Amino acid sequence: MILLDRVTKSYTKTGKPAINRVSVHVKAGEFVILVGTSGAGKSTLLKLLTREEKPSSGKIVVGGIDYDTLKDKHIPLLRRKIGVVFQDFKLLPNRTVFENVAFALEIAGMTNREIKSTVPKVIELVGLKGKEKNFPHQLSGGERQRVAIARAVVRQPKILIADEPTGNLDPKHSWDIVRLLEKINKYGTTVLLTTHNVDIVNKLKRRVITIDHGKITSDQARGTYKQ
Ligand SMILES: Nc1ncnc2c1ncn2[C@@H]1O[C@H](COP(=O)(O)OP(=O)(O)OP(=O)(O)O)[C@@H](O)[C@H]1O
Repeated sequence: MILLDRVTKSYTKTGKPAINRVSVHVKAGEFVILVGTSGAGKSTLLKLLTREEKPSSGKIVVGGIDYDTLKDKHIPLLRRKIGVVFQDFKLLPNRTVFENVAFALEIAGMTNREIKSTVPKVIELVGLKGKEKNFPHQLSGGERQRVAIARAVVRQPKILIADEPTGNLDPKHSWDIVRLLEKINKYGTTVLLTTHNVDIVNKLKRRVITIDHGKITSDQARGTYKQ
């Protein structure tokens, strides 16, 4: 599903690369946690996958798409395969829960009819039934992150990237979000999670990839994390 072969990303010509000859393979349906100290290169790695950044060298293939031959006009097609959620939710403040989720479908050119049948199902999946008409400021942090997740998965991506999704949440809401990611993974979506939360990493017992100074320093099935 995700293949990186000796990928290097340097933001500057002289400085150390943010990602340095990283090779990794993630199979379809895996749940992978990326850990590493601040500045280790996790976000850069994720940005290479979403094509926000281009590698300086090396090969990237995601869902059968080889980035070497990927034309700019096909990037929307790639982004359809990858849903993304962030620490700060990035919701539209003047739109309701329903509208925030629907927006992802509107820009994809779906009809109103399709939107009306699809959005409620996803809102139910993330546990927000009854909150459709709330605006983001009328929700808790955990609920806002659920909206962001609903929006990320409404087009049924093959991969869900969650970049520090619990960074702004208390432990209870953090675990609710992690359980929701596990549920989405169970339905078949490959999940890539970055987190600094030791408790979450150590209790989940999933594959853990550690990045340090742009390199993978460990890759363990049922891994653990010490900060
Ligand atoms: N747009 C950019 N231009 C120049 N340097 C950058 C840019 N983005 C990141 N870097 C540098 O690349 C390195 C890796 O940063 P990155 O954001 O990938 O780390 P991270 O592991 O995600 O950190 P955090 O846990 O704090 O989010 C850092 O040294 C950072 O300063």
